[in-house]
Amino acid sequence: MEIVSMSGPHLDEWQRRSFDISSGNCTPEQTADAHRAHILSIQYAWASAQLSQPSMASLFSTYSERYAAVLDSDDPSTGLNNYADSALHLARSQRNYSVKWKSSLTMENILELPCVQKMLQTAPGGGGGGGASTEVNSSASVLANHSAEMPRGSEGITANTNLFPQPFARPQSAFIYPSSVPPQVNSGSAAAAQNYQAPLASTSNPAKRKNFYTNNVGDPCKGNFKSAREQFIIDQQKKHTHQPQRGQNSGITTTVKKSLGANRPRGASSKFVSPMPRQDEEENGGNRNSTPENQIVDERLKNFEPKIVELIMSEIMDHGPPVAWDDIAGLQFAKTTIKEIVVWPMLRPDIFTGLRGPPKGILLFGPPGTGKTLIGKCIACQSGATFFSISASSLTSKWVGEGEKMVRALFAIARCHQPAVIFIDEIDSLLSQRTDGEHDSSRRIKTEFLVQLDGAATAAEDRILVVGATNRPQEIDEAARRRLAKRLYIPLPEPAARHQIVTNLMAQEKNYLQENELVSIVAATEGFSGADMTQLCREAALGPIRSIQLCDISTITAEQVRPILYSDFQEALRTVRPSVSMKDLELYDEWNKTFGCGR
Ligand SMILES: Nc1ncnc2c1ncn2[C@@H]1O[C@H](COP(=O)(O)OP(=O)(O)OP(=O)(O)O)[C@@H](O)[C@H]1O
Ligand SMILES: [Mg+2]
Repeated sequence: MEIVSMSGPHLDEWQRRSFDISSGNCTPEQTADAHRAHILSIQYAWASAQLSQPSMASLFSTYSERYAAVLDSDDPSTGLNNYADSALHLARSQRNYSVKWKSSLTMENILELPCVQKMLQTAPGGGGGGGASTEVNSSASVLANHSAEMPRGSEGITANTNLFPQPFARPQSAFIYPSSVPPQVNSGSAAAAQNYQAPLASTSNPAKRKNFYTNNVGDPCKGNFKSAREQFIIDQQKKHTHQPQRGQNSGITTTVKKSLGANRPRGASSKFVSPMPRQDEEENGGNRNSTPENQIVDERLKNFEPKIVELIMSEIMDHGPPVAWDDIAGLQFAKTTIKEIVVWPMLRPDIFTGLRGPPKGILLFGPPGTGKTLIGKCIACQSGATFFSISASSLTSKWVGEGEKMVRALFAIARCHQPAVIFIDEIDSLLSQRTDGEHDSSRRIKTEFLVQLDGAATAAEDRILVVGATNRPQEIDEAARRRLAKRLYIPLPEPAARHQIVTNLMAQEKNYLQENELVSIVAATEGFSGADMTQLCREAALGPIRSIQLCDISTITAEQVRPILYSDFQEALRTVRPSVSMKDLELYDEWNKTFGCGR
């Protein structure tokens, strides 16, 4: 290299830059800058005739190479990696500000690329299978990324689909499965199915998108996308195909539960179900399941508000746990009488006619906790009649002002569902003595009830029995008392009944009670009601638990709990007292002697 003449400052600068570069402390940017400065210096020296042509050529080539090496190196510690950077810009579909750079890929030659050709050949048009969907998707991405013709400002892969309206007709038809041959994406590959549709679904063409959804989504024959819930329902249906579907006529009567729509099928094609009853449903008493058969067609009910009819039908009818006659201890006379009045006439209405006809009303009266309500439940189970259980308070307080309408509707509905039993617990609150200070509405309810009970609104052949229960018989209006013709005293249980109550309850528990101990318990419980006896047994049953150490209570097994002993009853008898006083008993006896129908 021949340096013709180089001024001192230039030489100093050249040396400083060379020293900096070789020191190893420069960043790639500083190294590139130094090389570029060298190149400029060389050009300057040649232009000012300080360098000969061969020297300039030699130096220029040396420093250009070094400069290019820094620019193109993809090692971040030594190079600027600008080539890779541009390439990554493309790969990421970000803006590329290089106006000069042009891809060799064009619309025409892209389809000729070997990779595209290979992809087209292996595309599921020739039978792909489950994995193909992912491949297609990734291929579509490759194509999108190869669309290097992307104009400046185009923002991402999704916009690319619009760039290929016509040229893409062929690949697209290869990507999309014919509607008659849906891809095998069902078995647990909902995500794959979603991926498969993604290029189309994400098209920015609204018409195309609408078309796509209209033709495919929600149609199991055409559409492949299924939400997780829809897929679950399909799986469940497959699993239970041997079971009759709900609503299918299987020949077996099934109970149809009312629902607010929670169990209805949902999805794009299922109908919206409002939780509010519609106008026509309201007219049917709000019953969605009502069919012409189970609609109330009785002429006698057409004057009643459907709301009240529905309330009586759904709320008042009792569906309690079954109670058998044997579950009621003692009370033989009451049980026999009730069977005579309620059960037999229901079974043989032809015999119980005329003078033998059953009374229209029964009153069960007696101290609290003696089994009056229990008898009502037993009638409900054993009589075979339609059983309406209504508490007087529900008539008087729940529907203030509508009480008498309720009473009328109650009897009208009972008439439509004969034989029927209307059980009114705590009837004293409904039919108490009429006083001057009482509220108008309760007076009207009472009057309506007496009218209905009297039979003025009831035909002689109607088989409707009213059973009232009260522990305050003295408060019942005398007109009502007359109408409740059979007044049965339900007394405190006798020794035999108390024995039976304890035996029945202890039969369900582990116990070591001897017969003589049972007799002692019965003797010690004189004056106890049936409810008191039940309470005594509950208290005694807690004895074994109380004897367990506190630290053992969390670990002890049910088998390790000791049996109930006589001592537990002795302990329980210290705390459980009879709930009926002797004075009250005298009043009941007195009233029974005066108005009761017992012997
Ligand atoms: N004769 C009986 N046989 C068996 N259990 C009885 C008997 N009498 C009462 N019991 C028990 O006492 C509980 C309360 O009885 P029930 O509710 O029938 O009393 P009631 O006469 O209706 O009292 P109230 O007048 O206070 O309403 C019953 O659930 C039952 O466990
Ligand atoms: Mg009761």
